[in-house]
Amino acid sequence: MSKNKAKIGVLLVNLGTPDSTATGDVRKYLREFLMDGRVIDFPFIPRWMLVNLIIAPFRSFKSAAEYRKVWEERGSPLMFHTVDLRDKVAEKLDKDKYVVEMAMRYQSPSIEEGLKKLNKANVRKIIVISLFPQYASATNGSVVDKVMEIARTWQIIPNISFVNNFVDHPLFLEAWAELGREWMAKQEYDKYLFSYHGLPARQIKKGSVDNYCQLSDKCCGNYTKKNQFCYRGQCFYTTRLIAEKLGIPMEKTITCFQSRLGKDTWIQPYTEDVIEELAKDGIKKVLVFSPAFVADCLETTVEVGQEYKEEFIELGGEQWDLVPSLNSNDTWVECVKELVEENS
Ligand SMILES: C=CC1=C(C)c2cc3[nH]c(cc4nc(cc5[nH]c(cc1n2)c(C)c5CCC(=O)O)C(CCC(=O)O)=C4C)c(C)c3C=C
Ligand SMILES: [Fe+2]
Ligand SMILES: [Fe+2]
Repeated sequence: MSKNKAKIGVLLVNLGTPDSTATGDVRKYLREFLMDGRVIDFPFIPRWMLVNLIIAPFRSFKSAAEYRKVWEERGSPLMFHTVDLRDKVAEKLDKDKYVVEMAMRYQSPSIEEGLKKLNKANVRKIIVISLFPQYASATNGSVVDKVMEIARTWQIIPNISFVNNFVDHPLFLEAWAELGREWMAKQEYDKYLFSYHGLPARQIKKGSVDNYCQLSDKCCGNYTKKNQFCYRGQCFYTTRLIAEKLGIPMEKTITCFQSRLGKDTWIQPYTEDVIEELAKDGIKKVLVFSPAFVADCLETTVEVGQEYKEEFIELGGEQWDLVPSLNSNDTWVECVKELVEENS
């Protein structure tokens, strides 16, 4: 590689988190996040009313209290794990060839700041990796949208490439399998639950080519070229691939969806309902994976690791173990390095 050739810029983008656990900061974060038309996909006026008159004013107190439960000395786990990931990936890549930055889709550091840094480094190409393994319009789609909104104001737009999803990247799967094996070496579980972030069902239907997706096991249960971008299909596929790596029979796995917001129908089965059914069926020991997230955050640590656990134990379950997220696990770092090199 010639040292005279301009470098390639890499932008790792995660969701975003409040600047602090103060209610005002949480409200500001929720407003920016939920006013994104790809997250709450309503027309502007009803979305503005829902977010600014209902969700942000009321939810910010509850959310701030939840954020206090995960906040550490280094701040929000989602933030510091993403910083650690960026540092480790930068360390692994050839420094003469790459410059690596991280950004958050909402709040800070913003995508605009990240892109500015890459521009200042005079990069010849930008590779954007949204740190969401399964494609959703609300996440990966929104990152593409934001990057293009900024880039279209530039005089010179370098080559920009986006990683759409990485559900079947062998190192992504291996990283989860490594973490799962640590728990499975200690004991046997009755069931293996894969709990993914939920989405309003209509968002899946909107993205379905020729109305293929009926949100049934028949379509989402088979990942084919017809539903290649179906979030629900990609989640079932992720479960299958991780289970295969770990030698878990499919009948011992359950794929479900958490974090429903509001009264609309979201993709199912809902994790809360599955927990009730497991308890009713006398299931005692459950190992839980949350592979829609690559860093521990509110959704994994509090929602799955604490709230769902309490619910399961209250209903008669005995053990509910949450596999920690990929964070800055070495195999995951290697996966991101490969994603960069494959797209260079
Ligand atoms: C309509 C609302 C929401 C959609 C759609 C949605 C999709 C979605 N989100 C993630 C990843 C994360 N979400 C996180 C927090 C979070 N998500 C929503 C709402 C929607 N998400 C809210 C209101 C919140 C804030 C917390 C709360 O008040 O409950 C996080 C955690 C951030 C952190 O700082 O810890 C992540 C990560 C995905 C992958 C996704 C679609 C597939
Ligand atoms: Fe979310
Ligand atoms: Fe489907």
